[in-house]
Amino acid sequence: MNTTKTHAKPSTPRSATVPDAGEIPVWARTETIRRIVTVLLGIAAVVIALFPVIPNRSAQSTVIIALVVAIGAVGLNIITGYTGYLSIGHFAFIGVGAYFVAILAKVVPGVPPLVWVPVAGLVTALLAVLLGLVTYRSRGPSFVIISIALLFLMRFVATEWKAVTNGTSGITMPMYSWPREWGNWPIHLSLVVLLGLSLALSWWIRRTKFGLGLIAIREDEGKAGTVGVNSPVYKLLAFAASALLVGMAGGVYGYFMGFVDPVNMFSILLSVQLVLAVILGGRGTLFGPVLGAFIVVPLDIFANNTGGGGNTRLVMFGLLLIFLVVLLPKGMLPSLSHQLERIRTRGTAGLSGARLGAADELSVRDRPKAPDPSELAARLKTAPPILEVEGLSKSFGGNQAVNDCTFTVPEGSITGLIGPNGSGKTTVFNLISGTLLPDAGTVRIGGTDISRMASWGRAHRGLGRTFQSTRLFKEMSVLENIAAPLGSFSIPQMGLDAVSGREAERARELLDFVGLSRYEQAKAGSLSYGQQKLVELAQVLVLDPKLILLDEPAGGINPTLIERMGDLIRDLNAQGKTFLLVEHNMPFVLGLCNPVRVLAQGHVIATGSPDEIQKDDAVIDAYLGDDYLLDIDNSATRRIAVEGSAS
Ligand SMILES: Nc1ncnc2c1ncn2[C@@H]1O[C@H](COP(=O)(O)OP(=O)(O)OP(=O)(O)O)[C@@H](O)[C@H]1O
Repeated sequence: MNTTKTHAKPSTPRSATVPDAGEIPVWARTETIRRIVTVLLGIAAVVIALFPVIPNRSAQSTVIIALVVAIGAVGLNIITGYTGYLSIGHFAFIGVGAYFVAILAKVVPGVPPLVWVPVAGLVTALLAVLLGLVTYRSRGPSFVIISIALLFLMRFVATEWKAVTNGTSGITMPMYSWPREWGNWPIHLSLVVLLGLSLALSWWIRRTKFGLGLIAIREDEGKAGTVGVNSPVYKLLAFAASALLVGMAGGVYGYFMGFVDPVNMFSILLSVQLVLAVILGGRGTLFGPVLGAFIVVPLDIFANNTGGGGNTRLVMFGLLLIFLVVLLPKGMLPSLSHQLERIRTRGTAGLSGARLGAADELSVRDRPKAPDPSELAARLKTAPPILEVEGLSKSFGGNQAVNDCTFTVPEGSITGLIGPNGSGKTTVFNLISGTLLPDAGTVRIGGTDISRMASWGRAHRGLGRTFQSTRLFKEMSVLENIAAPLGSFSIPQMGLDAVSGREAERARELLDFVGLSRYEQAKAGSLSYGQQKLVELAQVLVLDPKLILLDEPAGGINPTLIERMGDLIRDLNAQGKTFLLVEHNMPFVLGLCNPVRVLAQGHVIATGSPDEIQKDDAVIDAYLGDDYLLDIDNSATRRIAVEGSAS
């Protein structure tokens, strides 16, 4: 498909002016902030790494526990911040790592316990994969409950499997295997290294296709499937990655504590600290969880030592949670960056005020010549079907939404699917794209039965779709949205850069094609509804699908954009794309589609060219109504009158 340079580059709209660099205070400029952050990070890294030079043992312990919680929070951030699954019982992985090292230290005496730390990480990651398999279908609150259940299950196993864990009496770790004067240095440095590795892993994930897939799952898991993201595998690997270094930190933590027992190693309060650290610092950010950990842990220890112990901690956690929900719902780092953004863009018009461009700017250059209608009709008559829907049925409880629905979409056509509200059009789309599975019937693409295939498998086979209400990944940039779809699945592919090389180039071409190049770095959620519809079209096109399902492409957008959407669809069709289109805007459908299928009560009641459909009694009766005939007659009469007066 050739989408390169088919559009004139739109000029910058008057209202979307970018502020002059001179108007932004020096301290708020991106380069200054970048420098300040680098210096602060450098200082923090040196202070944390060299902290044991301070002889105060209690301060050393606080930093060690903060490091453990920071590693736990960075791990938790992968599954909660990036993937959107809130794992409240994540401290269970610290406990498992600690127990694993303690048991091996007991079984294999003479080997320094820190040697077992990497193995503890691998075992914990394996456990996380098992948890991921168990929770395959759970989302939202049910996943939260399962994650808490894991913590209590682990505590139960540690208590009851006495032969291995010593029950409630716990396991005493051997003494430190290094000279006394080294103090906590080896523990401290091991944790610093593990925190560095955790941050490196988290950074790497965020900049790869793997990370972009996880964010897509967080934003809209159903939609992620339709753009080819194999969410079960992505989630399993995210679980494993989120537990690997946490388990290792647990091994070091257990050795530092000198004693592992079910209550302390599977503590719900410590688990809550991990969650608080992530939320306080900023979900989905790289350094937020570390910042959060270094605030929450000293506060917790302070409350424990100076206040009334457990109760004071509970009150403090409760108050902190309320403070976060009310004042900093996005956490410290995102709120800070939001404030800076406001300062940088003060006095400028937002995207909502930006005009898309005048009609002449939007016109398509070198537009492929539209085929002659009679030639097209003849071609479509002999075209093989790219999509075959046969006997498709789906009910929701007693509501038969789709009932023995059968139709085909000829290759190379723009086929319309119309019908009254609630006639089952969107449900048919969901059944074709795999968002829903049918009760009966088959869906074939290019002759292959895909009725039971997962939605990402269908996307890999060349099926793309848009949604009635746009479903972009709103927290991603526009460019990331277009680069997020995946045309295939492989493990090495997950490690590729999220947006780079040929793919980024192609995403930019498509943005240019829909005329929204200037918004490539804007968050998708900040675009207008109509602009989001165009971005969603570009997102579908990036996989170069054979068949594109468009659900109400003209719904809720202004007349200029409707015209533009029609032009884009015609251009793409002329370049070989096949469309199946649901739409209520009759002039739009009848001017664009041929053939048209009409659905009523989940069943196809008529099929034919736009002319045939408009005259079909069943269609007039079930959908168009007698008023529609009147409208046609009136417009025909008006046309005759106008033509008559002109002649
Ligand atoms: N997830 C669901 N659960 C229960 N009922 C549903 C579900 N999805 C659709 N329905 C029902 O199925 C029927 C068909 O709905 P559908 O959205 O497919 O119709 P439609 O033709 O796309 O309507 P519209 O033109 O208004 O978008 C409706 O009665 C609707 O209430």
